[in-house]
Amino acid sequence: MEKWDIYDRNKKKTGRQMIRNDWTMKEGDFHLTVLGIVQRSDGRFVITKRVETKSWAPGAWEISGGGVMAGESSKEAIQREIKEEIGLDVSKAKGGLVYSYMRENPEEGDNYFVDVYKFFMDYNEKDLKLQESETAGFKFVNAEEVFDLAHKEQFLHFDSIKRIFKKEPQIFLIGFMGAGKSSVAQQLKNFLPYEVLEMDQRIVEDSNMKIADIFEKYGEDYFRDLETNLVKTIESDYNNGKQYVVSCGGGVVVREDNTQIMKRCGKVILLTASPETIYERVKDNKSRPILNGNMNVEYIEKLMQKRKDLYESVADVVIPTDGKDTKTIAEEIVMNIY
Ligand SMILES: Nc1ncnc2c1ncn2[C@@H]1O[C@H](COP(=O)(O)OP(=O)(O)O)[C@@H](O)[C@H]1O
Ligand SMILES: O=C(O)C1=C[C@@H](OP(=O)(O)O)[C@@H](O)[C@H](O)C1
Ligand SMILES: [Mg+2]
Repeated sequence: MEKWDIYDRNKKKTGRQMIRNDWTMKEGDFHLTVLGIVQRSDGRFVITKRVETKSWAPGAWEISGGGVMAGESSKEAIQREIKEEIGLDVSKAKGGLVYSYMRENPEEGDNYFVDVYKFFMDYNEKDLKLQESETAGFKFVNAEEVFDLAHKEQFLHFDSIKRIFKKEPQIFLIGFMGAGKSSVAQQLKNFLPYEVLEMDQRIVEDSNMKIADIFEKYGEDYFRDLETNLVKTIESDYNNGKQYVVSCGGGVVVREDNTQIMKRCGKVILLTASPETIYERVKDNKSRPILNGNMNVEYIEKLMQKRKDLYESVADVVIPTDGKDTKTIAEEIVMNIY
């Protein structure tokens, strides 16, 4: 008999278990369910149709998912469900948890959390293996087609999961030098199907000069012009269908031209850290000309104060990074972009 772990209101395991689908749950007890889609690079993903013999919602369209078994993690459960229901192996796919929601239905004795996943992987019809006893069919759809089905009330859980059908926005990581923009952008590669565009690196490649040399030879204004040109290129690439995770230079916000473009073509994520943390992260690095001769907590704090309002006014999401590793920060970003 399949068992499920019972969780408390804070999503912590109580140590107790229940029998699957036993809808006599007590107030404050929850079980955990997972749902997920596997999106291809053309924006399409597979949905399946429930067989007509199901007692609940026969013939409705749905995405893969089900109950997390006792002892299993949420991630293991969604990988298993997707494998069982549509035959895809997402263990190496990009993507992951997008968000989680909670429902309490005391009159039905059924309280639960749902972890909602989005994976990115290319596949086609011949990669699918459907569970014949459960599914009456499948189709590849895009977000718009799901909205149509939902409108006709033929799609399950739509209101709770519609966030994952949204297109991923262009992402701009901003923040002070050493906030972790470059490192977190590399982590985000595991979660999102986009290329990372490292502004500093791109400027170095295009001009064939190191950042410090550009500052020394041509001055800061010239460097800022190069940044503005690049931000414009990023916008036109975006309008031509190319999406990036952009790791910005720390000073990109000082030009209003830049911030206006960023706001109009993407989601701006501000990474913050205390001056002490920043100092610890950058003190041995000589590649940041702005800090040459100013490598101390006081200077960092002063410049940070000066830029604070600029950073905050352009940010859609603010993520403090002190004491967090880059993977945790990347996961937090993913949960905030849809
Ligand atoms: N969350 C973090 N925890 C610990 N060290 C970090 C973190 N984020 C970045 N670092 C380290 O701090 C330094 C600066 O990070 P980087 O990603 O280059 O920042 P930025 O691009 O914002 O200037 C690097 O040595 C990096 O490994
Ligand atoms: O804050 C700034 O003015 C700068 C930050 C740097 O990028 P990082 O924030 O990646 O260090 C780099 O663009 C340049 O040295 C100027
Ligand atoms: Mg950087």
